[in-house]
Amino acid sequence: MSVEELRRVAVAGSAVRAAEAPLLAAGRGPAMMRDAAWALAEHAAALLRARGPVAGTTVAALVGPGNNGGDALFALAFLRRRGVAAVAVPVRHDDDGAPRWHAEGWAALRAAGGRRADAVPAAAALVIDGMLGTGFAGELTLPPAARALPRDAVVLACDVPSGVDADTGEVRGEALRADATVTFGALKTGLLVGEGAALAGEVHPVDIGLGPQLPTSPAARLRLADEAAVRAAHPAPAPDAHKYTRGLVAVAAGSPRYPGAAVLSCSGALHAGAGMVHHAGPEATRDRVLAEHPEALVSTEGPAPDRADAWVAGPGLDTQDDARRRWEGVLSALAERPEAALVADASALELVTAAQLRALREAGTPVVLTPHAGEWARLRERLPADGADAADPLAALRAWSAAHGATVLLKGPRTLTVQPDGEAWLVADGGPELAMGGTGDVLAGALGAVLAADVARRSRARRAGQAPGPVPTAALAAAAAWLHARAGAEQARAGRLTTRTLPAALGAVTARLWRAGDEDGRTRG
Ligand SMILES: NC(=O)C1=CN([C@@H]2O[C@H](COP(=O)(O)OP(=O)(O)OC[C@H]3O[C@@H](n4cnc5c(N)ncnc54)[C@H](OP(=O)(O)O)[C@@H]3O)[C@@H](O)[C@H]2O)[C@@H](O)CC1
Ligand SMILES: Nc1ncnc2c1ncn2[C@@H]1O[C@H](COP(=O)(O)OP(=O)(O)O)[C@@H](O)[C@H]1O
Repeated sequence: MSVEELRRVAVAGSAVRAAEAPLLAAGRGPAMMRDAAWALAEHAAALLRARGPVAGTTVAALVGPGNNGGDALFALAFLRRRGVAAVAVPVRHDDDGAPRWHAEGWAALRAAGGRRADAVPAAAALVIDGMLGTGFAGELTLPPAARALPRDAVVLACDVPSGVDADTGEVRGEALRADATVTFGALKTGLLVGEGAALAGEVHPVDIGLGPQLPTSPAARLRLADEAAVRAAHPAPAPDAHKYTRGLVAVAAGSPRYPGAAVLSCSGALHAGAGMVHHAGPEATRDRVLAEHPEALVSTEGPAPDRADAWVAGPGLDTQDDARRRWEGVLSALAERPEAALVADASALELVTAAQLRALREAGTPVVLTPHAGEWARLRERLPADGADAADPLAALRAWSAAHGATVLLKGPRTLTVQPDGEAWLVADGGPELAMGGTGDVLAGALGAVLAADVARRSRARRAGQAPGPVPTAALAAAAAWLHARAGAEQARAGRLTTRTLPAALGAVTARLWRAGDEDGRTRG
């Protein structure tokens, strides 16, 4: 894994331990610990510097019995040499009361002029949590010293906040919340998902030379969406593009009861760059869509079945009324053009059956289901899969996606996308400004646009006798979620807070993505 990848790819804590094993056997352990401790000390110093001079401050570390504590002790020794008063607080003791901790680490700290205490001094400006790292097993009960930290002290976790499972993000028992975490070898999944994500603060990965040893299979990695990845998944239109080569999105959304969903989904698709949008729905919603988007096509059944590159089905359908008929209409259209993609959102998540998903998989139709947490729980109950009830959110998504052959985009403060072969992406750019009714409808439309552009690009390449470069569906879904998340931030910055204005912000973010790509001279789709 390159140093750049280190920032964009996470693996399980257990995978990092496995990667370390051959290096430890080769005697590289002390050198790796020194590198880890040096980086930890540097980050601690940077956090202190942000508040004032480093020399003269007090830094304490809560020190556990393993190598995590060893890292913390060596880091304190480095800080001591920068004029910091360094205090080690052991949290485990032998029967005779002697601290159980890394002997060489303590010797290094003592030699540097550090001291030991039973509690974190009130003067400590920063506390390093070196109690437990990837060796955490069972449950944690926080020791008394971890319960009595100075109110204003910054907490910096060494590798992983103690109590957090570095594989899954699960907290077993208690955990210590960190303001920042310096993590070694690779980003760990448990710092990015589940409770771990909320407890780790800002996460800084540090290279300690494990790159070649880390797993490369997509199913063992979690990729973080960033601008470059999004541009690769959703490139600017080619100079000779026409409306159909940019992708036609058909939208089966909205009903007389929920007409706004049709408008928001169509807006999401248009602002994320669709060449054409065709709204398939009743007159009441058609009129609203046309009022907002005169460029949209409208009809009851949607475009001719061979025209749509992606279908967006579900937002605002009225399950009391004709939702099932419209859903089945979408599936019939897809049966005639199986290479078109399907976004199943909202009501479609309540209607879709295992047999339908199987048929779509056999036909080769890319399918993305877009549940929020509540819909995800219901989906798993209605369409079970072995392993899909795991506490580990990523493992549950992988198990379900593999069993049902569909990509899942799980919405929330952090959005995960997972496809059947286990490839998984995380979008961590969203903020609570998106927690408003209707923002999911905009996302469904945007996802339709990104998938349609990819389908259209691949059809075109095939017609030209070229092999279309495959973009994983999970990467396409993450691209849409990233644009949507950035749009939320953009409009919050602009002081606009309603869902109605979100599509325009999405358009601005998409345009900027493509313009920056042009300036780099790197993109042409
Ligand atoms: N390997 C390397 O070269 C490098 C590793 N690095 C660093 O090492 C860290 C991993 O170190 P590690 O393997 O020593 O495990 P670690 O997390 O310190 O704790 C293990 C000890 O804690 C205890 N314990 C466990 N569960 C507990 C519980 N629930 N409640 C209470 N106690 C519990 C248990 O002790 P026991 O109870 O068995 O006596 C166990 O022995 C890693 O995160 C990184 O920081 C870096 O320096 C880079 C180089
Ligand atoms: N706290 C949050 N931080 C970031 N994004 C959020 C947060 N809460 C919700 N979102 C995002 O807002 C959108 C809400 O979608 P959804 O629940 O389907 O709403 P609706 O059905 O009303 O359209 C999703 O994209 C989700 O990821």
